[in-house]
Amino acid sequence: MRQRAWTVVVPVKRLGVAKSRLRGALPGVPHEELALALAADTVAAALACPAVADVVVVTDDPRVAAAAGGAGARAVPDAPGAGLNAAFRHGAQVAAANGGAWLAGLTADLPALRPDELAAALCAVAAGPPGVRRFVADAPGSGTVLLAAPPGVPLDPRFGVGSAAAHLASGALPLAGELPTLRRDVDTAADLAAAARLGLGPRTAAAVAVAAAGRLAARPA
Ligand SMILES: Nc1nc2c(ncn2[C@@H]2O[C@H](COP(=O)(O)OP(=O)(O)OP(=O)(O)O)[C@@H](O)[C@H]2O)c(=O)[nH]1
Ligand SMILES: C=C(OP(=O)(O)O)C(=O)O
Repeated sequence: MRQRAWTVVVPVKRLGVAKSRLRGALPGVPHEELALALAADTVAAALACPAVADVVVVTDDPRVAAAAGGAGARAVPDAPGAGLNAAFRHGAQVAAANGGAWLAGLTADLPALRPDELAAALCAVAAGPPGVRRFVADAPGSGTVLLAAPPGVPLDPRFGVGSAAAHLASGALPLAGELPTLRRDVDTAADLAAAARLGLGPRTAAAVAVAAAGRLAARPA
């Protein structure tokens, strides 16, 4: 296996409809800015991961596509427009067409993700049982943040509510290990606070700082 062998597929919804459970979490910060910051920090961590050769961002949002392309990822349209798993499958097809054999799907809501932790997870998959899909469950344990497939094995994504059980039932094996910044997906304001305790990427940290400055300025003297 080459050192930078993995292609990581990251689907991102249009910002206006993305991360709806987070709406209003940062007063004074437009919701789309927060959703963009989460995705940009996730993509930046994937690009900085020493095990990753390519990042494919599947999105119909022009701001996400521009940010991803500017950072060094390949942005492709959200084809066929049939939801998250279809977006993962499309990204996997694009990756395969570009020679990517080791494929991973990553959710775009991991603003604390550290590149070395992603590398540890991907290297553990490569060193583990051959020919098997592996997944990393989110911090609560019911969702999935990463699904990885070795060469010749279809990604076969089953993301959505209860996806950890769905991935397990489909034959994928869970990856053990602490991996706190990888498992920390952000769906709610409480998740964002938990991610902040781990250390946020620069775009999300800046958004949090804007909200904090606004709160301070609004306090009576
Ligand atoms: N390209 C694409 N990405 C999607 C789609 N649905 C979800 N995603 C992305 O998949 C990731 C995980 O999905 P969720 O955590 O459910 O995010 P979400 O749907 O934006 O959030 P909620 O509105 O709060 O459910 C997020 O980063 C989304 O942007 C889709 O139909 N197309
Ligand atoms: C899409 C998923 O994310 P969430 O649970 O964050 O909606 C998932 O866990 O498969």
